[in-house]
Amino acid sequence: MSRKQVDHDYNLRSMSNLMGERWKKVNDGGERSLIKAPSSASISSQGASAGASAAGAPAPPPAASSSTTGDLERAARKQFQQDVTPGFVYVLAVFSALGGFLFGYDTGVISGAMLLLKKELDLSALWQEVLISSTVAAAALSALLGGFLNGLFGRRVCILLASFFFTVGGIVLSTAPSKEVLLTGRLIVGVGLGIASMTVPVYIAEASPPHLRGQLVTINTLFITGGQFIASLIDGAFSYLQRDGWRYMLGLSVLPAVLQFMGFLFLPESPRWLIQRGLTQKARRVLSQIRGNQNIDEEYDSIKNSIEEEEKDSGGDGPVIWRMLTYPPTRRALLVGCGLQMFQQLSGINTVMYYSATILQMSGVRDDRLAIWLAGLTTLTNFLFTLLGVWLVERVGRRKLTLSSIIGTSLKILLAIGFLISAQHSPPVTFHPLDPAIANSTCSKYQLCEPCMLDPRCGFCYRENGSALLTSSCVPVNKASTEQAAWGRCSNSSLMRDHTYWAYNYCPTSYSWMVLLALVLYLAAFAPGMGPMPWTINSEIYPLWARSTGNACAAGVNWTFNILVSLTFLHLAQYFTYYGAFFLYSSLALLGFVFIYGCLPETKARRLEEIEALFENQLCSCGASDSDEGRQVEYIRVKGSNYHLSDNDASDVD
Ligand SMILES: O[C@H]1[C@H](O)[C@@H](O)[C@H](O)[C@@H](O)[C@H]1O
Repeated sequence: MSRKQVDHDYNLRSMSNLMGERWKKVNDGGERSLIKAPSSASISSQGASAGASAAGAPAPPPAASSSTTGDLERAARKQFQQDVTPGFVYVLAVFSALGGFLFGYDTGVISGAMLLLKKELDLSALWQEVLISSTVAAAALSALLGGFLNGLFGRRVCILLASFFFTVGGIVLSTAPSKEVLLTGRLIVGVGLGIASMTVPVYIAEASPPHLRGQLVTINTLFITGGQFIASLIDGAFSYLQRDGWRYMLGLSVLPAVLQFMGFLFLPESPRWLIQRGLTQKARRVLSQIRGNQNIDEEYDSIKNSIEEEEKDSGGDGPVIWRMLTYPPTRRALLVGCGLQMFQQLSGINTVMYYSATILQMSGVRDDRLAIWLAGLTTLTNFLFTLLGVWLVERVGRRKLTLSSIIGTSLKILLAIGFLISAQHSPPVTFHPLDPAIANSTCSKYQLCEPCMLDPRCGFCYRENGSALLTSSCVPVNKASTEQAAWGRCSNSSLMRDHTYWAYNYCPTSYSWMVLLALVLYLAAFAPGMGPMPWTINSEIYPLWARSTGNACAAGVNWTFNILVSLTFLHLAQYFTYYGAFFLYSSLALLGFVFIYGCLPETKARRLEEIEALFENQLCSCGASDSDEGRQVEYIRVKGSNYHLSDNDASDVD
C-alpha cells in the first residue's frame, strides 16, 4: 500500500473517529454526517440555500442534480459546523487571549513610557536598557519554568497565575516611587508574560475543534498585536501628560489582567490535561461543556486512546526534555518549533515594534510626537494584517501562509535601501567650530552627517532655511541628556531658535517616506504568517506528554532571540550602519525560508493526536508532503458506512 494510501486511510479512520456518530437529519430522512476543512470556495458559497436549510426550510429532493446535492451538502456542512462549534469555545479563546493582549501591551507600552520616565526619574541609558530588557529576560526564564508548571498544575492554574503576576506587576509599576521598584514591577510582569506566552496557545489548541484550531490559536496573536496597537495609542495620548503620564501607561494593564483572572475562576481546565492526569470524569464533563453537550464519547475515547498510545511510544522514563530529544518525532518537532520561533525573531520584528519611533526619527522625522503617532501606524498595520492571518490560516493552511510571509519579510530590504539612499545623500558638515576643546574631539573629524550620527558620542547641529541646510556641524552630545549638544548653538533649547535643530541618532533627509512605506510593507508581509504561525504551529506539533515542555522551549527561544535582536539592533546599526543591519535581517529571512520549506509539514485540520505522525520521517523531508496540503477529506455517512466523496460521483449520495 503506498504511503499516500496509508495516509488517506489513516485520515479516514481518524476523522471518522473524531466525528463519531454525529448524525444530522437533512432532507426527508436521509442521514448524513459531513466533515471537511472548509475551502474558500465552499465557505463563500454557503449562501442562502444553506441558511434556509439550516433554518428548517424544506430542502429539494435528493439526487435530483449534482447542484442540488451540492446545496444539500453545503447546508449540512454549515449546520454541522454550527453544531460542532458552540459559542463557549469562543468565550474560552477570547478570555485566554487576554494573556496575548497583555503580552502585546506590556512589551509595547514601555517605549512611550520610557520617554517620560527618563526625564522624571533621571534615568541613565543603562537603566533604560535594564528596564526594557529585564521584562523580556524574565519572560524567557519563566516560559521555561512554565513548561514544568503546566505539566504539574494544568493550563488553567498557569493562566490564573500569569494574570495574577500581570495584576501585581501593573500595580507595582503604577505606584513605583523609585527606579528599583520599577525594575521589580517589570520583572514581575515578565514572569507573567513568559507563563502566558507558552500556556495560552496550548490551552486554546487543546480546547478547540480541529477545523477551528488554527483560527482560534491565531486569535491569541491577534490580541498580542492588538495589545501593541492599544499600547501605542495610550503612549501617544499620555505623552501629553508630562508628570506621571507613565504611571497611567504602565498601570492600565491591570484592567485586562483582572478581567482575565476573574474569567478563569469560572473557565474549565483543558480536557486533554485532565485525561492525562487520570481525572476522567471531570474531563468528560468539561469536554461536553466545551462541545455544547453534544455526544463526546468518540472524541473522548480517541483522545484517551491516543494518550495511552503516546505514552507507550514516548521513550520510557526520564525528564520529558530528555525523552523528547531521544524520540525522533518529538526531537524533529522541537527543532521545527524552536526554529520557527528563532526565525520569527531574526526577521527583526521587534526592531520595528520596539524602535519604530526611533527608526522613524532616524529616517528624519524630527518631531517626537509625530514619530510616536507614526509608530502607532506601524502597530496598527501589524494588527490589521494579523487579522488577515486569522482569516487565511484555515483556508490556505499554515505552511503556505508561513512560507509566503517569510519571503515577504525580506521586504525589509526596502528599509535597507531607504536608509542606504539617505546615507548616500547624507548632508555634509559645513561648519567646523574653532573652540579647541571641540576641535580635538572625534566628532569634529567627520565630514558628513552619516558617520557623525552613527557615533553615539556625537550629534548633528544644523540650521534650516527652506529645504537648504546651513552651517551644519558635528559636535559632542551632552552626556547628561542626548537631547542637547555639549556645546554651542544646540546646547540649550533657548539657543535653538531661528530654525536651528539638533539631530541625535538621525540625519535630516527627504527620504523618510520611503522608510515609512517599507515599514508598512514589511509588517503587511510579516503579520499574517510569521507573526502568528510560530505560536499556532507550536501549540499543535507535540504529542500531549511533550506539549508543555515543547511549547516552553519554543517560547523560551522566542524570548531569548527577542532580547538578542532588540539589544543588539542599535549596536549592529552602529557597526554595520542601518542599511547594513536591515540587509542582514533580510538575508536571515531567506535562510528561514529554506528551513521552513524543507522542514515544516502542514498541520491544518488534523487532530492533535495525529500530528505526531507527520514527524516520523527524516527532518527536512516534510516539504515533500506538500501534496497533502491540498487534500480535503469529506466524509458522508451514507446509510451506515463512511463514504469518501471525491472517490465517487456526488449523485450517488444517499
Ligand atoms: O508573534 C508576536 C507578534 O508578532 C508581535 O508583534 C511581536 O512583538 C512578538 O515578538 C511576536 O512573538
